[in-house]
Amino acid sequence: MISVEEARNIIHSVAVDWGKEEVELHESIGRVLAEEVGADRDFPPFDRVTMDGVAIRSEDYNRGQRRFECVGEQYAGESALAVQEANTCIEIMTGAILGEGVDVVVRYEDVEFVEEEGRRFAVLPELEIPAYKNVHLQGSDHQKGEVLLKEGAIIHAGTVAILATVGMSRVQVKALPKVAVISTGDELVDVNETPKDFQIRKSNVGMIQASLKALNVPCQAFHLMDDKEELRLELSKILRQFDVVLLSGGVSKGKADYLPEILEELGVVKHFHCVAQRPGKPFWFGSIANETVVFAFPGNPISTLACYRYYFLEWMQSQLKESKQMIEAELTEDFSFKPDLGYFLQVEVSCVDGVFLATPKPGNGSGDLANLAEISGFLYLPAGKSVYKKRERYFYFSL
Ligand SMILES: Nc1nc2c(c(=O)[nH]1)N[C@H]1C(S)=C(S)[C@@H](COP(=O)(O)OP(=O)(O)OC[C@H]3O[C@@H](n4cnc5c(N)ncnc54)[C@H](O)[C@@H]3O)O[C@H]1N2
Ligand code: MOO
Ligand SMILES: [Mg+2]
Repeated sequence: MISVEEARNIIHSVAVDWGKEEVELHESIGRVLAEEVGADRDFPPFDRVTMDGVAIRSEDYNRGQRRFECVGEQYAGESALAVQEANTCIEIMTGAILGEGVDVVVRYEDVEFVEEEGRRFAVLPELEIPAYKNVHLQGSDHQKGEVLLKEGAIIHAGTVAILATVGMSRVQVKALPKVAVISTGDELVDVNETPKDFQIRKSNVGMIQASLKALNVPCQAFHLMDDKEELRLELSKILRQFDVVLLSGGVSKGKADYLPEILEELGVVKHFHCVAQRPGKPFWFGSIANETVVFAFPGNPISTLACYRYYFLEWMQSQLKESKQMIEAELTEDFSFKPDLGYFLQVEVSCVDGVFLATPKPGNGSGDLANLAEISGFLYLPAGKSVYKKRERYFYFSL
């Protein structure tokens, strides 16, 4: 049986390209930019005033002038006022273009005003007034044409501000895979049905769908019975329509666990079946060329979730962008696990003094789904030891 690390490497060696698509700017958050974005103008595009106050010529001030006649007002959004006369000033607001002729702004807090014969004067104290004080000079951040965002950047709220500033109401992003999420099993009924004594409601598909929805990944849910004919017929259609097929259940040793056999029959090449891990040992993975990728997760809810999070999500994200930094968390207590298997420990993680602390919440096996209420994610404990000590750090995968 292969190790967790081998399984991960095999999965990550399957490279796919889902292409690009254009989306509305306000819907681009979380997506991966598929084009380089340059400055359409200088940044800032004009000499931008950064403090409300009065704009003067530093030349006048440095000659000893302290009293300036106010000859105008300049608000943000107005074209530049020209200041022609020496020893005059304009009142100017943050965000306005600096008037022509003036070169520094003195904050209102440092100015006294006097009125004489209907004329208004700004009286300034002794100050250090370097040229362009309180002015954000045109092009001082970036010049027109410079690259602001590289292809492959993840679009976050700040990136959206940059894209908006350069006038991009639509953005090219990496396309996401079309995903089919399929539960299998005769014992499963819909969420809004009342199960008989020997039935349960399906939870795996909703769990995965919700997670994919949060990531904007388009997905469609299906349910298939443990019936070879139905599986053959429906899966052959689904495999042609989707980029990724996520299955849960039907991959272990039971007499109704038909998936491994049927998937191979339908031309899905098996890359592995069973991984030295808990939970999720019977995990099956395969693909049709580099086009349709199939993750068949063991049906127990914690197994499905751990495999979905650790294998599928990590793989999907690595197809879209350069590898991201993995997060480590520190065990808050010793944890012992005897079998020589990789272990996805359910944990609740909190951040204390900048350190992620992981408290084990192992629950009662991979079918104890109510334990999910206690956890924030999985801590991956690699095989090869039986006691994982307090303060040791391991990779953490949040839900
Ligand atoms: N003889 C052996 N039996 C089992 C082994 C083994 O190695 N030898 N492995 C066990 C392990 S570990 C797991 S995990 C399960 C995996 O089983 P399957 O993938 O075949 O899944 P099922 O048999 O269909 O279901 C298992 C369990 O999970 C529940 N389930 C399934 N789908 C859903 C769903 N969508 N929502 C909620 N719950 C679901 C199902 O009712 C079963 O209780 O096999 C062990 N057996
Ligand atoms: O290892 Mo199985 O995944 O449920 O317990
Ligand atoms: Mg089974």
